[in-house]
Amino acid sequence: MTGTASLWQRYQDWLYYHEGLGLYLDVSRMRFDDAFVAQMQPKLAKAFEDMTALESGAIANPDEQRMVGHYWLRQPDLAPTPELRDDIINTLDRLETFTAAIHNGQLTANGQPFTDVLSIGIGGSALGPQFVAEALAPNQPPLAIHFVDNTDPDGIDRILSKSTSGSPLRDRLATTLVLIISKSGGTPETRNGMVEIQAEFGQAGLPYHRNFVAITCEGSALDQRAIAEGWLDRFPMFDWVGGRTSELSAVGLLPAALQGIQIREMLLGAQMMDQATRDRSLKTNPAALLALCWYYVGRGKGEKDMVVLPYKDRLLLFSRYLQQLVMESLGKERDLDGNLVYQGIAVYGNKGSTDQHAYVQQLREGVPNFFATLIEVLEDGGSGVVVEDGAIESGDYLSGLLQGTRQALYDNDRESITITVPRVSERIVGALIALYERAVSFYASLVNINAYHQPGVEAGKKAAANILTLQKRLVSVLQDAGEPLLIAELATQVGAIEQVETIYWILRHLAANGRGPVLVGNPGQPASLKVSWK
Ligand SMILES: O=P(O)(O)OC[C@H]1O[C@](O)(CO)[C@@H](O)[C@@H]1O
Repeated sequence: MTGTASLWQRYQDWLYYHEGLGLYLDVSRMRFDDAFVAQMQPKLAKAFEDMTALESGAIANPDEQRMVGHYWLRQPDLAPTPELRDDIINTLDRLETFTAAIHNGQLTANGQPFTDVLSIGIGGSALGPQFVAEALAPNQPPLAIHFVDNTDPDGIDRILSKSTSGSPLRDRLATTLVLIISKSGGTPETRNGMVEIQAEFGQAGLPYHRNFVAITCEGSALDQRAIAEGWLDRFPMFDWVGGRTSELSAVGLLPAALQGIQIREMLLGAQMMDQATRDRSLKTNPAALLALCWYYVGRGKGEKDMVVLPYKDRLLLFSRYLQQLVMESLGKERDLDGNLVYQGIAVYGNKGSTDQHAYVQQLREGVPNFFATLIEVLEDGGSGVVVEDGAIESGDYLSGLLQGTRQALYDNDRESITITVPRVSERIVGALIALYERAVSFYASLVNINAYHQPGVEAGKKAAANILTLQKRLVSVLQDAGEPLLIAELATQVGAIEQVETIYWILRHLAANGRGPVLVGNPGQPASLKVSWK
């Protein structure tokens, strides 16, 4: 067979097609061979076993002694107890009733219909809702959505000040429904966003309680606050759903429903994909195929980065969403037996063909440290304008550029996976989320790690908390100092000379914002600077 003929054959031999979803997965441009597939059989068999145990309620997150139940969200009858099943069903019903009451004007903001949603959350409490809004929000949604996903005061101010719907959001606060989303209910960035927005309501002379809704674990600090202050409503985040797999819980479904997105269709798409990815045969299980490809290409050690390139603007945020799902799940220092393994797969990408004019040059010719995942959407949308030669449309270019990149990469020994979907619909988005959730679960099993905890994130959080405690202490010492001090002298007085550099960074930041400290001297030689209180 010629090279072309054998590739065409390989394409067909390995092509996965999901009939109900119209979704194709092509792994033919990954160069694994039959020997590799045979060698992986025991690991794959274990991954299938692990998945069955996980779905039936085993403690799949041993560190936190938690069940991992995001698969039950779209098929509640699989939940291990009737109580959990009822929690899922009741939450979904309540969420739909709440949304309908907002949409039909039964629930109003002081007599006026709600116009906007402001969603405050970070990480898994933001990335899914943002991805889904970008992919699926109708052009004229019943409520327009905005996101605060950081503790950046300038960022928050821009969201409030930018003109949307003819006026800044700040002028529509009275009719803005504010969702505070935090599984733990204690994430500082989210708390700060909430306090900033409460302050905005205060400045506008508006009570906020009847505009605020909490989505959090029952009993969290946020939940208690919502109860004590009589917020408009509260929806539960379940202990057994991780932040990065929470898009199909109230975290993602409430914001989506408020925008008029068909959430039952998203759930159905996920359920259909879950069903397909329970199949125990590699060739007919798209998540197992993905996980196997990731293992093959990175030699089970994440040696190659995953570049995600959807050729469709609506899917722009998919790679960002996957970044957390994959990297927070798989980026682990130790395996389940305690061995040092430094696992992970780096994920990046935006969209094609746009990225072809940015970094595809390096992909094609530079360091071969990646594999690409191309996503093709068959239906073009738009209005079918002919742009060239009486027959070529913009969508033909998009398709041609995807194929061209796939081919050019392969010709230069760069591997790729291609997912093809008919359109970007609720069902397909649900299915894509479920596909990657399961692929991550399988891969974690193949490399023997806990995909459901994130111990590494805690170190940065603790260090930040220490810095803010130090800031409070040093401000009080500086206020009482009475004379300009060298930074080292101030650090000594605070009793933290070993943290002199941290103290300098805090002072520089406070000085830049006119918050009290004044630094005099040569900024290029920090040790010579004298600091006083203004
Ligand atoms: O929903 P929460 O508890 O505010 O957490 C937000 C995010 O923070 C993390 O815990 C990481 O710090 C993520 O896993 C999570 O999605």
